[in-house]
Amino acid sequence: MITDYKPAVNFNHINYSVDGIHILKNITESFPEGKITTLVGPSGAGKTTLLKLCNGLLSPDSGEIYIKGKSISSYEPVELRQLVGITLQSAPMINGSVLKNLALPLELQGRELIEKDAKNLLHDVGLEEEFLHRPIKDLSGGQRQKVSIARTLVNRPQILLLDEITSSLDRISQQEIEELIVKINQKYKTTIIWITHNLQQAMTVGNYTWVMMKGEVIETGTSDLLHSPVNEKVRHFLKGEVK
Ligand SMILES: Nc1ncnc2c1ncn2[C@@H]1O[C@H](COP(=O)(O)OP(=O)(O)OP(=O)(O)O)[C@@H](O)[C@H]1O
Repeated sequence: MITDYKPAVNFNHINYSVDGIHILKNITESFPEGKITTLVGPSGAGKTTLLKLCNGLLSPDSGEIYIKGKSISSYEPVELRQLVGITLQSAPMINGSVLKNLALPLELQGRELIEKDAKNLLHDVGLEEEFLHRPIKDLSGGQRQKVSIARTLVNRPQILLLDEITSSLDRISQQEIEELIVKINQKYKTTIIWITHNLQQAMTVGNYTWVMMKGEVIETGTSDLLHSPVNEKVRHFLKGEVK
């Protein structure tokens, strides 16, 4: 169990099921504040489900989730969405310019994105200001993913959830995204929770890691555990014997 740090997200005996299938089983763990924690594990382990519980997209059947010490159910939906941002592998974009896409989260809240702030967001993700007025359809996969991250940053979330954000990108774009997430974590002290199938990436970018299998958190600790896990099932998984 990770206990050295103040928790940003705390799960207390969380269970979640769909149609009688027990997907998350009695999860009691914390994501440390201001750190990068990666979630690794075989396909179907429950990683995405766990992430969706952190921003209220799903609710547990039983147990309690605390975000920054407060029960998740005590947050207003808008407040929670601002506090906890999520970026997906292929986030949907609307037709039109980068600016139009960046402005979307605020427009949905009846607010406006001023151009100076939009330029700052582009700067945070390593894109030149000139990208602001480019049509989204003309962007490369890596550039599009950077815009998607910038759009999540519009609300300046204190907790950022990332689901497989580099899996469809080439090596260079993948590395750029890794660097920019680490930079965001350091600059804004954002808590990052990052699902990845890339174990090398988990070791490089993460301070901590959770290994999940069949709805359970099997082993947690600093990312070094991926070099020398204690649990035998985790050793099999890391050797590629469990997909
Ligand atoms: N709405 C749903 N209805 C039925 N089954 C679901 C639903 N959502 C998730 N599951 C099942 O729950 C299990 C966990 O899914 P989840 O997507 O959380 O796993 P994951 O670890 O993120 O997998 P992957 O690495 O492949 O994305 C899977 O067996 C999945 O089929």
